[in-house]
Amino acid sequence: MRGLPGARRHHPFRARRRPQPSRDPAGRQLRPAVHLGRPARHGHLLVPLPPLALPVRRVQTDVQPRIGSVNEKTKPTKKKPAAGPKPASAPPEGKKKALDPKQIVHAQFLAAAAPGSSLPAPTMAEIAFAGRSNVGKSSLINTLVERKGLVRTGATPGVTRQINLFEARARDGAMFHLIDLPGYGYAKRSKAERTAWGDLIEGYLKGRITLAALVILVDVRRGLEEDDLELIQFVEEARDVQRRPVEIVIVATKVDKIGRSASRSATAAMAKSTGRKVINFSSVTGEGRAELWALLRKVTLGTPEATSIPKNAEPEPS
Ligand SMILES: Nc1nc2c(ncn2[C@@H]2O[C@H](COP(=O)(O)OP(=O)(O)OP(=O)(O)O)[C@@H](O)[C@H]2O)c(=O)[nH]1
Ligand SMILES: [Mg+2]
Repeated sequence: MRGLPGARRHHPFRARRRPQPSRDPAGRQLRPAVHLGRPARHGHLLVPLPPLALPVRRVQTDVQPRIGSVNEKTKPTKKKPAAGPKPASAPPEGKKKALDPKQIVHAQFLAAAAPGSSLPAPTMAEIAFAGRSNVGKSSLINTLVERKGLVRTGATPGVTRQINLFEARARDGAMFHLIDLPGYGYAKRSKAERTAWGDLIEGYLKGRITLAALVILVDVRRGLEEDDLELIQFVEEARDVQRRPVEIVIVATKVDKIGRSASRSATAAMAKSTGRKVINFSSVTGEGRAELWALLRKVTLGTPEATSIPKNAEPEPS
C-alpha cells in the first residue's frame, strides 16, 4: 500500500530506528556485535554486553606554554584547581572520619560530686583526669570527645570545683565514663577547702571499683612537680588491693606553647623520672589526641572485666 493520506514518508536524513535489543537466556541485555576494522557481516551476531571498563584519563593542567606561544600583553591569571573528581587514592577527609569506629558519637554530662556528696554507683570503665589547676584537664576531655563545650574551661585556675562524670559512646558501641577532677595546687583556696577536696579526690582514687585509668596532666613548660609525683605515688600505693589496678598515663599538655625540640626534651625528662611513657598533647592543635584515645581505649577495653563490675563488688564509700 502506498501513500496513505497523512502518512509520513521516509526521509533520508531521519535516523533509522535501531533494532530492539534482546536478552540472552541468563536475562542479560544483548546488542549487536561491534566489528572493528572489518565491515559487519550480513545478519548481526548477538553477544552479551561487556562491563564498561574505560581507561581513566587525567588531564594535565600544569603544562607550561611553549616560549613564543603566549601573548605577552595578557595578564597572568590565577591558576584554578583542576576540575573533575579527586583520584580514588585520596578519599575526602570527612568520609574517612565518619567511618572511624573509635570516634565518639555521643557525649553527655551525667553527675557531679562535691565534698559531702558522692557519685552515682559505678556502672562501667572509668577514665579520670587529674593535674594541677589550669593545666588543661577539662579542655583535654573536650578535645578527646570532639565537643567544644561539653566541659567548662577557663583561663583562671580553679574552674572545676567538683568531680564531674561524663558519659561517652564510640561509634563501635564502646562506652566510657570520663571523670574530670578538680585541680590541685591552687593556692587561693582555704586550707579547709583544700582538705575537703583532697579527701574527696583521694576517696575516689582509692576506692572506685571501675576506675581503669588515671591520666595525669603536666604542663610541658613546668614539668613534673612535687604534687604530681605525690599523686603518682599515692595511686600506686594507696589503691585498695581489692580494687582493680589503675593504669597511670602521663600527658604533657600545652605543647603548642613551646617548640617541638623543647617539648621533646621536656617529655623525655618526665619519662625518665617516672619510668613511664609520656604523651605530648595540645588541645589547640589536637596533637596527641588520636594516640591518647587509642591508648585509653586499649587500657579500658583490653580486659573483659574492664567494662563490667566484678561480682564481689562492694558498695561505694560515700
Ligand atoms: N595553648 C593551650 N592552651 C590550653 C591547652 N589546654 C588548655 N588550655 C587553656 O588553659 C586554660 C585552662 O584550661 P582548663 O581546661 O580549664 O584547665 P583545667 O585543668 O580544667 O583547670 P581547673 O578546672 O581550674 O583545674 C584555658 O584557658 C584553656 O584554653 C593547650 O593544649 N594549649
Ligand atoms: Mg577544669
